[in-house]
Amino acid sequence: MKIEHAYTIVTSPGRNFVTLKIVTDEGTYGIGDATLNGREMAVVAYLDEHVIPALIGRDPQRIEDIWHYLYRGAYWRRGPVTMSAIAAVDMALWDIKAKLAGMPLYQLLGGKSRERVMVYGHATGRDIESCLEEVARHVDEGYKAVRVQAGVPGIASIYGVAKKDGEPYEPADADLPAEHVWSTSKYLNHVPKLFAAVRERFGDDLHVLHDVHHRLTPIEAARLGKAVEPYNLFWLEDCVPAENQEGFGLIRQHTTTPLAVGEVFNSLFDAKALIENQWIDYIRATLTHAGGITHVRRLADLAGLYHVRTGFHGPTDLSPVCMGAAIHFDTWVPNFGIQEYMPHTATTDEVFPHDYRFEDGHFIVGENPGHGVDIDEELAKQYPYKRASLPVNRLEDGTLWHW
Ligand SMILES: O=C(O)C(=O)C[C@H](O)[C@H](O)CO
Ligand SMILES: [Mg+2]
Repeated sequence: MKIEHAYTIVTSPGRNFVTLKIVTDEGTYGIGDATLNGREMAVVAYLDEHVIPALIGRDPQRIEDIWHYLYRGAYWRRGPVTMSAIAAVDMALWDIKAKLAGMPLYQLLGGKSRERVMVYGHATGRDIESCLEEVARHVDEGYKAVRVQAGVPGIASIYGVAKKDGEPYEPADADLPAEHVWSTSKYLNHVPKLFAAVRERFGDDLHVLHDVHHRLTPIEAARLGKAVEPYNLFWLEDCVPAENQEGFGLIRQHTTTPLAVGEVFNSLFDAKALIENQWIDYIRATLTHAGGITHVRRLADLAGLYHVRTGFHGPTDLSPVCMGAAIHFDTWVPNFGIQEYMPHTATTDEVFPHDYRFEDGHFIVGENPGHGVDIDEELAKQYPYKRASLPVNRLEDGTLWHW
C-alpha cells in the first residue's frame, strides 16, 4: 500500500482550521488536524513544501518510521510549526490504520480504560456575579468540572473573559495582535475572592479549575497557589511560563494546589524535568501541537511513572479532528485526568462531522473505524481563510509581558 496523494485544506467556519488529508492508492483516507492558532499558514507552508512531497509513495502503515523520518530526518527538530505538521501526518496515518483494521482508534491503542471521559467547560464573566451565573449554567448542563475566569476590576480586558457576557470567548479576535494591559497585583488580589464566591454558592463537590495563562513569576504563583488552597482547585494552569522548568520546583515547595502546564509544549523534552521531578500534576500537551499520537503516547507513559495525569488542551482553536482523536486517546490512556472542552460552533461541527458526543459532563467515544471525524470539503470551501492574531500583553508601564 502506498500514499498516493495528500493535501492541506484551510477553512474558516467562524475561525481558521488546517486539515491534512492523506489518501492511499487503495482509496482509504485519513485526516489530521494541523491548526496552530494565529500561525495557520506557516504550518500549511511546511506541509505543502516540505512534508507532503516526501510522503508520496511511502507505506502509510509504517507510522513509526514515517514519524522518525519527519522528526529526525528533518535535521531541524521540534518547534510548534514542525510538530503540528508531523502531528497532522501522524493523526491521519492512525486514522487510516484504524480504518484498515475496521476498529475505532481506541481499540488499536489498547482498548478502553474507562467508559467515558470527564471534561471541563469554561465559565467566564465580566465580574464575579456574571461568572457565577455561567458556572450555574454549566452545572445545569451536566458539567462536573468548570474552569472559572472572571474580569478583574481595573483591568480592561483579560485572558479567558468574553467581551460581552454570554458570548463565546475567542482570543484570536483581530487581524493584527490587539494590545492588552496587565496588572499582576490587581489580579492576585482578586482571584481568591472569585473562588471564595464559587465555593460559597456551589459547595464542595464541583471540580473547579483556573488558567493563569503564563502571567506570574514563580514566587507570585506560589502565593496564588497558597491563597486558593482553601477552595480546593482541581488545578491551577500555566501559572508561569514554563521555559524555566525549575520555577515549578519553587512553586511546589510552597503550595499543595495541583499544577497543570503544557498546552504550548510541542515535545516530551519540554516536560521531562517537570515530570521527573514531580513538579506538576497534569500535563496538557495535546495531539496537534505535540507531534501526534505517536509522540504524546510516549509523553503520557513517562508522566504515568511519576503520578502525572493527562489534561489535554481542548480549545476551539483545535479542530474537531484533534478533539475526536484526543477522545480516543483519553478513553485508552491509563493515567487520564480530564479533557478540556470548549464547544465548537454549529457551522464548525457541520464542516467536521463526528461521532463523539457530550453527555452528562463527559465525552463518549464513537465506534466508527478510525478517529471518527471527517471533513465536508465542499462545505469547507465556503469559508475562506481570514487572518486572525492572538493578543499581546503589556504591563501598565508599557513593558511587553506574557499573554
Ligand atoms: O484553553 C486554554 O487553556 C487556553 O489557554 C487557550 C489558549 O489561549 C488558546 O488555545 C491559544 O490559541
Ligand atoms: Mg490554557
